[in-house]
Amino acid sequence: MSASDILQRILATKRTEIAAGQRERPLAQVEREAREAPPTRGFEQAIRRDAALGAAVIAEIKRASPSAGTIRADLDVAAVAASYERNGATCLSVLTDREYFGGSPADLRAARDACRLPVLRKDFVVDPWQVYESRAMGADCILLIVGAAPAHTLLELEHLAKSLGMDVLVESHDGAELEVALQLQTALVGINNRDLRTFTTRLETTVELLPAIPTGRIVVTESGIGTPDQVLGLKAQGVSAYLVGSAFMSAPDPGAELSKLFSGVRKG
Ligand SMILES: O=C(O)c1ccccc1NCC(=O)[C@H](O)[C@H](O)COP(=O)(O)O
Repeated sequence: MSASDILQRILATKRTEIAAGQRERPLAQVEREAREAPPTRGFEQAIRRDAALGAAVIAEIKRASPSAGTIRADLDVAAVAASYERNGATCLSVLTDREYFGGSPADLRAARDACRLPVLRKDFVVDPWQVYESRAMGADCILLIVGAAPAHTLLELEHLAKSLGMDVLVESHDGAELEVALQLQTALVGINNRDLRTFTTRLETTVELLPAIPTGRIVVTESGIGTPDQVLGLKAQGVSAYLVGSAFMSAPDPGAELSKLFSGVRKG
């Protein structure tokens, strides 16, 4: 799949999915389901705690991605979630997009039911209906991608997510997007190292943007992290929160891979 227009293609698909979802479950229904969902588990709080101990790890569950194709066809979501928890994950990130990542809301529910970790719904959230839907499926945090929606929409979605008890991870890819990200209240500021035009990852993207992020925000470096040396290098630059997917999901034992990658930067 060509990388040049991937985000626009995904967003076009989302608009169709949202319209279909709204026909099936009108806003009033999904809002009621969101308010009846089990309480959230404190995503940001868990990140703060583990970052202070050396490294907060958001361990991702996904079958495929546009850049990698199929990563793990025979995925046992519950087993991986439980293994991540045993091996010290701080939180989970679960892809719920079906078309491009092979995920589903059922994956999020299965992962959350299999452990006690807070769970990020990793999807392309651009509409209030999806925020209610996220909480209804059990999400503790949603991802808001700066390139996916205008600032005023991101602020509205953040406000709604917070009102439902969820945390927000806001994601940017460059300095201009970071300026928009910092208009949000959330402390969780993701820097995605993957260039969506070329699919290449540069960990320097995180390092270059670090000085522009005010104290009090927590930088989450995302994408392309795959070796203990890379983790040590980012840690030395002051990064304490990491979102890792492919390196874990493509390993024979994802939980063991987490342990291997992060043992050098964790206390105790
Ligand atoms: O990964 C992709 O190909 C991709 C394409 C278009 C939009 C988003 C995409 N990835 C989502 C992510 O941000 C990653 O799943 C996440 O950061 C983990 O990255 P990695 O550890 O490199 O799998």
